[in-house]
Amino acid sequence: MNPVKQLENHGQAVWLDFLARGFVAKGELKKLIDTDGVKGVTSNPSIFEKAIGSSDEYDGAIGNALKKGDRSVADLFEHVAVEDIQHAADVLRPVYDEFHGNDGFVSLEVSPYLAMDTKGTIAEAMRLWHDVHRKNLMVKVPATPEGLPAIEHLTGKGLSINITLLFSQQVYIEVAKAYIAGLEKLVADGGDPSHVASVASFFVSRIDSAVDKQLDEKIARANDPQEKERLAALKGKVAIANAKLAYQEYKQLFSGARWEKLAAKGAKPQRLLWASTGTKNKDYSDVLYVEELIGPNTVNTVPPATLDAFRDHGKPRDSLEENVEEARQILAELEKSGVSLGAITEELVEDGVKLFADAADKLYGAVAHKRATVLGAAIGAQKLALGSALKKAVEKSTEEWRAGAKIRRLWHKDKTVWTGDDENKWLGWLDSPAKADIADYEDYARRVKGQNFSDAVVLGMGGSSLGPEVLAETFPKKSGFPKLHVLDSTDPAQVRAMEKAIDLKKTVFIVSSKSGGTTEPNVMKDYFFAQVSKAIGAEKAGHRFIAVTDPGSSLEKVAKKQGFARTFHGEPTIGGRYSVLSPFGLVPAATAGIDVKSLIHHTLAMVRSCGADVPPHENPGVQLGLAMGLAGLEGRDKVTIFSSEKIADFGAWAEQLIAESTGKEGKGLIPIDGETIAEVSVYGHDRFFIDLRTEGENDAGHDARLDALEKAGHPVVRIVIKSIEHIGQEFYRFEIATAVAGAVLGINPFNQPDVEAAKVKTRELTTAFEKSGSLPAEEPVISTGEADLYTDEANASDLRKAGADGTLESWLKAHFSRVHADDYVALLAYIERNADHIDTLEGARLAVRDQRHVATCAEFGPRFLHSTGQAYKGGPDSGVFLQITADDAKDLPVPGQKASFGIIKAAQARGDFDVLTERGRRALRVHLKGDLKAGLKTLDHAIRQALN
Ligand SMILES: O=P(O)(O)OC[C@H]1O[C@](O)(CO)[C@@H](O)[C@@H]1O
Ligand SMILES: O=C[C@H](O)[C@H](O)COP(=O)(O)O
Repeated sequence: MNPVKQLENHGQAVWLDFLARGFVAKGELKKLIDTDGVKGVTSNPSIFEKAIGSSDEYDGAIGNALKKGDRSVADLFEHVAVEDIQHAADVLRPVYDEFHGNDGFVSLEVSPYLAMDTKGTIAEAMRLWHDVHRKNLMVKVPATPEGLPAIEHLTGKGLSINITLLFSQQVYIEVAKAYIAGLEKLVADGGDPSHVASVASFFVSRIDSAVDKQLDEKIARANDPQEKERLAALKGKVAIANAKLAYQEYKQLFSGARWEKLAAKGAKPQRLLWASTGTKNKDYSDVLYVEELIGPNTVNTVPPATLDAFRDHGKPRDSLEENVEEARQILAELEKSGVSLGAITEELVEDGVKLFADAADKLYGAVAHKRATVLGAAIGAQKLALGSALKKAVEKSTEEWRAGAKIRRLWHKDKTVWTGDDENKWLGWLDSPAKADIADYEDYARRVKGQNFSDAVVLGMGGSSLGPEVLAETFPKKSGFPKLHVLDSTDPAQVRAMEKAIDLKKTVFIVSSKSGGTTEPNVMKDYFFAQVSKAIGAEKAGHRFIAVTDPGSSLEKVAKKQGFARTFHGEPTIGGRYSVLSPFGLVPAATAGIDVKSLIHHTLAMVRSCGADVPPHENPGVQLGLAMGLAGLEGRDKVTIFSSEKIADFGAWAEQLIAESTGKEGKGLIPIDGETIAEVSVYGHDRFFIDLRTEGENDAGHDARLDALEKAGHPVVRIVIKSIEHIGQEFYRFEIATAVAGAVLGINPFNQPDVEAAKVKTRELTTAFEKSGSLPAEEPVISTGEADLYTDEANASDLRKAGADGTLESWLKAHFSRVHADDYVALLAYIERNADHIDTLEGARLAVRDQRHVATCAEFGPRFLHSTGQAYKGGPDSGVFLQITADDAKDLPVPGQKASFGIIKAAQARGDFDVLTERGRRALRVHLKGDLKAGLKTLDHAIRQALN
């Protein structure tokens, strides 16, 4: 008779430690049931990894699952795993019936990531039980300290549990007691224990591997040949001895009054199941862990090779209760030799969790890859060309992130991923897209449409304006909806220009401020509220205003008082620059008729791609973040963004995210947005390039330059978005990447400590103005016909030493002479941000770049204060700043206060400048006098001269 089948006669059930889709589908499991009397199947993360991860057998199933809609990687895995388990369970169902629920089980393990999480294990086990929906399912739960209460709880709920990763007799006793306690609870709750089965998977071969290793080390060190022999005699014996003694415990545990009471109600003893019974050491018999552990009421789950071997040459006998005394002696001898089985078994549990987690990482990585392949262009493609050194650093860090479970910890809001400060309180953006109330946005959009608005203006700064600006610039105007504008300035000319561009009587204003306390949106609101009141009557003005603000803010109160049409609440655990996929971006989107449902739908694909369940090597957000962060550490800290025409404004949003998040404590990344691409020769070795475009936006000249940069050894990331409708994916990818880069740089990416300093200075100045009617006097270092120049003593003295004298040009020349390799030059202009001025600034910055071969920034104040301003003051001391202010041709009063827009802007510029100089930054301010157009021309000319 087939030796495997004979095990039945010894009271032992053989289960198969293997599962794969084709194996079940082709009838091979059925064949083993028929020929070998196989009575069950066990799976684990390694088994699924081999089945799914290392073959294309599941590609079709994954493709089919995705046809019904995108899913997370964990969901996708679970979906195919559940199908496999169901198929196997159905094949084994006749066995289950024949043996009255004592056999015929298929085991599915809860995620190894939850091994230290009781609640998570319980929730997942319940879900799997529900999803598989088969009586002959056993859910595998590890015998960790956190697993034990889950075992009791789940048994109490009537689930059949297979306890895995069990190595020690002591823990086994606890496991058996947890099962018994669980059954008692079930009975107390009126449940029927006869439907519950359980096995305690006692691992065998892994113990020998670990013990033998320590014995070998001792043998090598021992001098006495007898000692060597004594130690050698223990090799390959300990695992079996340990298991035999566990069986003796089993007999005790499942007898006696307490147990009999349950047995009388139909409860089944929890059988010991010998697991890990494939021989690992080639010197040992390939059927060792079957032959030596045969006894009644036990199970042995064997891998296919062991099953084949036993069928071929196994010799069944009642071995389990042979030489029990000898087993005790073996363990005593082992202790005497100084090898602690207790310590080894403890370590094996930890290693076991880690091994299964490693397998799950590989498995999830493979599923993530298959998902990305099926979805194709529906997820923005990302290609990293990093050069060999950075590539290696990223690979190393990727492995550290994987082994340290950092992406899962990030998603679980573990602040120790960063500095352990308060990062956990600022991660609401992770799930803000998933939480978006689409129905409400759609309802709101319908209402907006009904009102025949011509324009919608967002009044906000930084995180409250830049996201909406990207949407306004990227999406064409939707018919029936107002045209979306963004105003983020205190420049009187710019405020006026906005007023001119809209039809006041037909405009809806969105006042956006998380804190509600930011100066600019408040004064902009005061101004436009007064203008609208004039235009349509004070009592109706409120109807034209909407507030987006965090709950309880001062803005919310004002909105209520002034009768705003609606207040949308932001989420207080989201900082401004991470808020675009929350009401701060979505309300303006809905107002402009942008399809929020589709925007979020596409975004969620990226959320899934960057999920906790997508290991770092397949996770696009993590990969980009690691590359950015590590490049920064290597001195490539100028993140240079090229955005194609259709998404040209994306960089303005990314700038704030990157600069305000990372630029602090003297560290950080300096985003460079808006520089056109140039020849390799103009770039230093401090660049990290990101090229972003939508599909089909190809430009041969641009691409040739980009390729040349890559060839020259610059890191280049290429991102191709399917269409503008997919822009949300990039917001999300960059948010994850920035959070990851922040972790690499060792800073808190969610605070902005240095922005506050400039606000304090500005407040001091405006308070002084309110009191005295003028800003405190200031003394220029020189005054020419066209401009006054200002700076602090230290800068002035340095500049004079460098040749600054009586002309604007000489000061500029001296200032630029302080620019060295790897520095950046930032032009910070507190003037109207219009096409002409943008052109002038761009021209000047490119001249600086091309002459000095340094990175350049061209920014408008006060908007950059709420964006890159943080990094300029708090980031690395590599910036050389040229602040540009000018006389306002025509100021504009702010209703209800003394300080006009012009005064506020001037105070902001001075506050900003004071902080820069206080921090010892290289800064010079040019104040243009008289006509701005002429002044800018003069300045532009002087800059070019100074560079020569
Ligand atoms: O939405 P709020 O609170 O008005 O803040 C606007 C912007 O100001 C900052 O706090 C910087 O001052 C940014 O982080 C933020 O996006
Ligand atoms: O339930 C089965 C166990 O997961 C399996 O037997 C472990 O075996 P291994 O030690 O060969 O990985």
